[in-house]
Amino acid sequence: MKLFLTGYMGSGKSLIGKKLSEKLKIPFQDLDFLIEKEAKKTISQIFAESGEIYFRKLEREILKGVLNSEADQIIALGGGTPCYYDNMELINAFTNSSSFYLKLSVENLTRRLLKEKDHRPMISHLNSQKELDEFVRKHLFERSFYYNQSKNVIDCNHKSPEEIVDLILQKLG
Ligand SMILES: Nc1ncnc2c1ncn2[C@@H]1O[C@H](COP(=O)(O)OP(=O)(O)OP(=O)(O)O)[C@@H](O)[C@H]1O
Ligand SMILES: O=C(O)C1=C[C@@H](O)[C@@H](O)[C@H](O)C1
Ligand SMILES: [Mg+2]
Repeated sequence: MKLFLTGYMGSGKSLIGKKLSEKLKIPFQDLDFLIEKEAKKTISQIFAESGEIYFRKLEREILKGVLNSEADQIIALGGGTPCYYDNMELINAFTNSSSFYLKLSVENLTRRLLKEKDHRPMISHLNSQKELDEFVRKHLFERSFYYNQSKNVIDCNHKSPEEIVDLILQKLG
């Protein structure tokens, strides 16, 4: 059994994944953490030293490694993972699995991201709320096509982490 969490940067994949893991007693993996462990560098360092194309290739290799393991896992994907190569097809083709898109409005995402954008290289150069808002609006529009291929969509607006975990548990039945 593998449960994949998808969604934009700041949507709560890492936080919700950890909480869901505690509830279900299924080990948690964060793809971003696995990438950093493999590269022995932070994601910001990988982007700065090797560029985004290299990062996306590495991200795909680490995803394939996760998909090749038989272990039960809850996996927080990177914000961009579903949007490159045929990653989302690979994710959805995995048997005995489900995927959850943690959906948030642009307004709620930017409010969160403004406070913690520095370790997120895709947005670290955006300095004002207005710049961030413009970027996220367009980027989320482009990416929604991929996120919406998740098997479940969870509306995370104005919900506590506990409420979101409960919604996921309800979907799992
Ligand atoms: N439901 C929620 N209510 C309030 N704050 C939340 C909620 N979910 C997540 N957060 C907070 O929002 C921030 C972003 O969450 P998190 O790091 O889990 O996002 P992410 O989807 O893993 O982002 P990334 O794709 O960049 O890794 C964190 O500070 C987290 O504590
Ligand atoms: O949305 C994205 O493209 C990213 C999200 C993060 O999870 C990291 O995977 C990285 O910062 C890129
Ligand atoms: Mg995360």
